[in-house]
Amino acid sequence: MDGVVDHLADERNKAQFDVEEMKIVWAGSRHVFELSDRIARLVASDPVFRKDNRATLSRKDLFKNTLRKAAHAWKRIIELRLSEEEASKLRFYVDEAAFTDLHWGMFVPAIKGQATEEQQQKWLPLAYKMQIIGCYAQTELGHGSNVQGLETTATFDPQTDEFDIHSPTLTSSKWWPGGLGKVSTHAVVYARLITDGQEHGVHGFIVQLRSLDDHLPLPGITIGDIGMKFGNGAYNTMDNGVTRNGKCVRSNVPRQLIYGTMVFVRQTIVSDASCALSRAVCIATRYSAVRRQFGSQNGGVETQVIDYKTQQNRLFPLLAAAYAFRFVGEWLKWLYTDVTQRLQANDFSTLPEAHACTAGLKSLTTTFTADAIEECRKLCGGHGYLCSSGLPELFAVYVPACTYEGDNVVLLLQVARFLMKTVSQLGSEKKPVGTTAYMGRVEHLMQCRCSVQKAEDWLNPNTILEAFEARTARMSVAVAQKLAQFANPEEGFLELSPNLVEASVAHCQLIVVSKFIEKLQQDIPGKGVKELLGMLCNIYALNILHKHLGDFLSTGSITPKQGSLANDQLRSLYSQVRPNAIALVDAFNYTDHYLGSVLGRYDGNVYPKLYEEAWKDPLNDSVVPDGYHEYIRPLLKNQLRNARL
Ligand SMILES: CCCCCCCCCCCCCCCCCC(=O)SCCNC(=O)CCNC(=O)[C@H](O)C(C)(C)COP(=O)(O)OP(=O)(O)OC[C@H]1O[C@@H](n2cnc3c(N)ncnc32)[C@H](O)[C@@H]1OP(=O)(O)O
Ligand SMILES: Cc1cc2nc3c(=O)[nH]c(=O)nc-3n(C[C@H](O)[C@H](O)[C@H](O)COP(=O)(O)OP(=O)(O)OC[C@H]3O[C@@H](n4cnc5c(N)ncnc54)[C@H](O)[C@@H]3O)c2cc1C
Repeated sequence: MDGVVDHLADERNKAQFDVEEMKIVWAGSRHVFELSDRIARLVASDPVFRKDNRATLSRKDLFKNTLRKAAHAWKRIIELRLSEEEASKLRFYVDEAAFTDLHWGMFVPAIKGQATEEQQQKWLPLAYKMQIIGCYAQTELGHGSNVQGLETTATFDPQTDEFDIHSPTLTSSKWWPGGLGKVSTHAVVYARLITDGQEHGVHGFIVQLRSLDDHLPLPGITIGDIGMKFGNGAYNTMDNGVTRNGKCVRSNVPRQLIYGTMVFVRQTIVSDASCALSRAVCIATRYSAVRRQFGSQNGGVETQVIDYKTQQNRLFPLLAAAYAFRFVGEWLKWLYTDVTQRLQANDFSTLPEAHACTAGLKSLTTTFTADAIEECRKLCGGHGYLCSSGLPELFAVYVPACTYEGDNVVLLLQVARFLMKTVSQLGSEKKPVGTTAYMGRVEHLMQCRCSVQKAEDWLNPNTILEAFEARTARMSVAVAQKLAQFANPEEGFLELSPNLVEASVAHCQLIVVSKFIEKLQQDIPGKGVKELLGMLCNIYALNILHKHLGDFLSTGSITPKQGSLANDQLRSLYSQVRPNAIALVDAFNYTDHYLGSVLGRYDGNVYPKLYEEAWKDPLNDSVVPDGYHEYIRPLLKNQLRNARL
């Protein structure tokens, strides 16, 4: 900030906690903080990684530019001998959806998680050196959610010792895989395995798609891009592909491990949610402190919009959620590491819980984040609608997270199956553990009464936790009782699916709240850091309570009076967080390059930069627009009408 006026300096001076220590908490460790900081600056200072022109490029130019950036990123990774951790941070800060996301994020993990030792030895070194580029080809034109319904077949030919991968119908074309359309040379293709005329369900196969010499599709394979997607720029940097009729390639994979890849990817999506959410919140918070409307007394300054309680009521729960998702993401990473170690030792016992947690939290955090980005756009008023605010593009890139890697409703129904199984086993030998351990106290939770008598009582974590546990246990038991009335359980499951989804949401919200509370039980250094995190935890929980008051009241988990007290407490928490708001978003440590937003600039110098940015639009290249002579001038001169007379 040397030599630059900091328009947010007053805001930064108000902070009541140690921002530098909060940066470490946010990053997860000092090591990660220092590494991220170094790589973010490296990317920000490299002109090849410029991204402020994305919204105005044609699809072809946009795509070529993405290829250029990806190649440059790889060059820098090799030149600087970056570690895997540094390289992945570099791709993160380059901040452009690209084939590399699928290569590193799905193709490599799928091979690591599903392939045999021999296959790994063959394919991983090639993938690590990017001598082959891979994608993940599961979804077809006709089926995405219903993986068992995939139509592509892989028939083993004992004569040639090969698998014939065949898409017999239009609907069996692979459709959507990122990187498939124009770039990938290889894919992990999911197909129904057939040997000796017998079917063995869906398995993954590594298939070469294109020649490594001239990039042409191999014989029998038709490949292309599926066309423009939502939002200009945004996700259109990605070539999502369609392909038909693959041929051959070797060997299948152990059946159960297919699940491991989905658990892994969903876990990473939860961590990514806190990044996208914090980014939108950072923009909206800084701008809300810069923007002033109304309230001027005797010609004095107007009110900063962040001081309006309605603005706080919309913004601060999103800020709190960004921190909440960060911590639940950290925990989920631990859970995934644990389940992976067990899977390697052929212990599948914790897989159902890991599946339910990753599926449910992926659904909860992405739905919330997509809605929150849009809310942040509205929080920035008219200027939020400008591409230079960064929010429209962020929304367009982020919103498919609600669909990919499992449609969010379909995933909540998976959680519901797990919950219903847990309820049905209550009272048996099998005790609920992990995230469902609270169900072990179901008798207490069905009849306990919330003890809150005054607003401050809601600051007690045990009180919050018990209210959330009671709500979830009561909703789950109620829907389980309804299910039991159906002669055919599957019919009941379909009929009651909206109730089941609501119970799943309640369960997932409970997980997030409980992991935030657990985080606060750790030793957290730095002046005021723990106190601020405690406030955010309470805001996250009490805001959910307020938004889902119907659930809490109808289950009798709290009384209407207690609901109203929770709301009083929320307002008081907003006032306490207010002076710390800018410092809390500074703790994300985002560079202006990564934020990509004129409204969210670190120095708060919004208006001159907005003005400057507007002049860069290609429409402003000429003062008189193209088309004036053909269309505007004749109108103004009434020449068309005169011609008719
Ligand atoms: C501003 C610029 C910014 C730039 C930013 C740049 C960054 C951008 C980043 C972009 C990155 C893009 C990445 C995109 C990646 C997308 C990739 C995909 O979508 S790939 C495609 C992803 N596609 C999908 O995700 C498809 C979604 N569909 C599915 O996952 C499944 O078909 C299903 C789960 C819904 C049903 O399964 P099905 O088998 O039919 O049915 P049942 O229900 O009968 O279950 C049977 C049993 O299995 C159990 N089980 C199930 N799953 C799991 C699991 N994972 N584990 C363990 N267990 C599991 C289940 O519990 C049950 O157990 P039990 O009760 O018997 O004990
Ligand atoms: C940007 C993007 C990138 C992608 N990348 C990849 C990739 O790299 N590789 C890949 O293989 N795939 C990819 N996909 C595909 C993605 O995984 C699927 O689109 C996703 O799994 C959803 O499946 P679907 O499209 O079949 O939705 P559908 O299942 O057709 O969903 C349509 C509607 O039906 C509802 N529905 C479906 N089943 C049920 C049910 N049982 N009960 C109640 N409601 C139901 C859903 O909630 C939804 O509202 C990508 C998709 C997108 C958008």
